[in-house]
Amino acid sequence: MQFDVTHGRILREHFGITSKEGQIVIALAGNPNVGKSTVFNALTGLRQHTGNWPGKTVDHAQGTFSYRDKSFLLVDLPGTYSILAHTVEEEIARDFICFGKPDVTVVVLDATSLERNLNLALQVMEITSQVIVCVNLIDEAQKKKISVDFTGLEQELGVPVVATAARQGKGINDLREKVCQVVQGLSQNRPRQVRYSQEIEATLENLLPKIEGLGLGKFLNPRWVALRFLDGDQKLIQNIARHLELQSEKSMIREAKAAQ
Ligand SMILES: Nc1nc2c(ncn2[C@@H]2O[C@H](COP(=O)(O)OP(=O)(O)OP(=O)(O)O)[C@@H](O)[C@H]2O)c(=O)[nH]1
Ligand SMILES: [Mg+2]
Repeated sequence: MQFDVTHGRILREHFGITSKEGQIVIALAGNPNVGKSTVFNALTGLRQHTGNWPGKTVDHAQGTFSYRDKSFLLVDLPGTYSILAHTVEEEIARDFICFGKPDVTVVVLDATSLERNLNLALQVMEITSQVIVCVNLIDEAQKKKISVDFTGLEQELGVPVVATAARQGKGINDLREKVCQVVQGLSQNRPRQVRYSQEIEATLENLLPKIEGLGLGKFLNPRWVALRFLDGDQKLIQNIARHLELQSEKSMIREAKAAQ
């Protein structure tokens, strides 16, 4: 993402995150206890800052690292089983992925309970295509004689999959490489989209042109917004309105600059 005043402002005012010009923003999502903070520490070392999300009593950590002459800002999201915003943690994680506009979202999964963990990955993949799946705890899986078909998983999901044992630092460099590939557009991400019942899909088909007409598609996936409208997700509708205001302010800044 290109750094601009408004993006920096959204990160700072809405998420308490201070970014520098040119920094690539990575969000780390995952179920509780899958090793997100361990992956975070392995990537950033001690270059991190902790606190709370603005106005919330939920832990917040941001850290930086450099790789291949690029500067990265890593944001550790709260551990959640879903991002349907039923809890404050889920709302924080979802809003950051939607409105904080990270360049990449890394979803950390527990290799010993992939099926349950994949639910969150599929939800994130409905919002953005800029996703990397990090299958962590592969050492634990090996101990339990669980083998994971990483190539098959990558093909099925349509996004890069990296195997890590973060506590031992295994696979962390591979993760850095994949992040670089995704931000440089070198990865052909085609995230698999969940198909719902015929009834829901038919309603979505009717709703989609209306949502596309709102012009939200520029910064949110219309299919995902349509699904949330079907859920009657009032909070998201409020948040979209709030962020749309900032977006229109952003185009005003652009127009003012162009007129100079
Ligand atoms: N064996 C093994 N243990 C790991 C690995 N990664 C993390 N752990 C351990 O798993 C536990 C949980 O790790 P955290 O990094 O705190 O997990 P988290 O996802 O940040 O947890 P929450 O923030 O509470 O959701 C810790 O005891 C870690 O040392 C790994 O790859 N292998
Ligand atoms: Mg953690």
